[in-house]
Amino acid sequence: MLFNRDLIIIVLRVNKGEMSDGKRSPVVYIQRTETFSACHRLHSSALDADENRRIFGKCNNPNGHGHNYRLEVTLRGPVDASTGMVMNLVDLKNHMEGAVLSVLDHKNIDKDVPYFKDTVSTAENIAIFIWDRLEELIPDGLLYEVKLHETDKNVAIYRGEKE
Ligand SMILES: Nc1nc2c(c(=O)[nH]1)N=C([C@H](O)[C@H](O)COP(=O)(O)OP(=O)(O)OP(=O)(O)O)CN2
Ligand SMILES: [Zn+2]
Repeated sequence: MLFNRDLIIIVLRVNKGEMSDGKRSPVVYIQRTETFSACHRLHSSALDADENRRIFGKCNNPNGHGHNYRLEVTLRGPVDASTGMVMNLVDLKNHMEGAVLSVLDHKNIDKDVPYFKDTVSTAENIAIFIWDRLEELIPDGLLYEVKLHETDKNVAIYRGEKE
């Protein structure tokens, strides 16, 4: 016996990813890249001075240091049959500028961004910060990946996963 709740779930499953003629929509990944410059210091208020020096080494230097960060944001979703888009990349650009670049570019991350007052400004934590801000603005679960290059050699990738 089917209850109303079961029927709703079945309808959602049939319709998701389906075009009006019953064919399934192709799923495409789209990406926008931006760069920003910022300085920071790796320091944890949960650790004492010796532990901070031992763990973070030269990156714990009180004078801080800077990076030219490269940010790649990827969306994943069905291509709308009428617009030909997963989402307008101009909208993604505006979201990245408004929610990320205006907050981080040419800033001292630890001092200028309240989120990092007690959160270590590693590439991992900056990627999570960026994800959380963009997720509020990007509709329908389209946000797929935030990839933050701290240097040419060091990269953090976040897909919103938790464990
Ligand atoms: N897991 C993480 N480890 C480190 C991070 C980080 O964000 N996550 N960050 C740093 C520092 O910020 C530092 O800027 C990078 O250190 P390093 O790789 O030593 O950078 P260099 O440019 O000096 O690297 P070279 O290979 O010597 O050119 C450290 N760890
Ligand atoms: Zn650094």
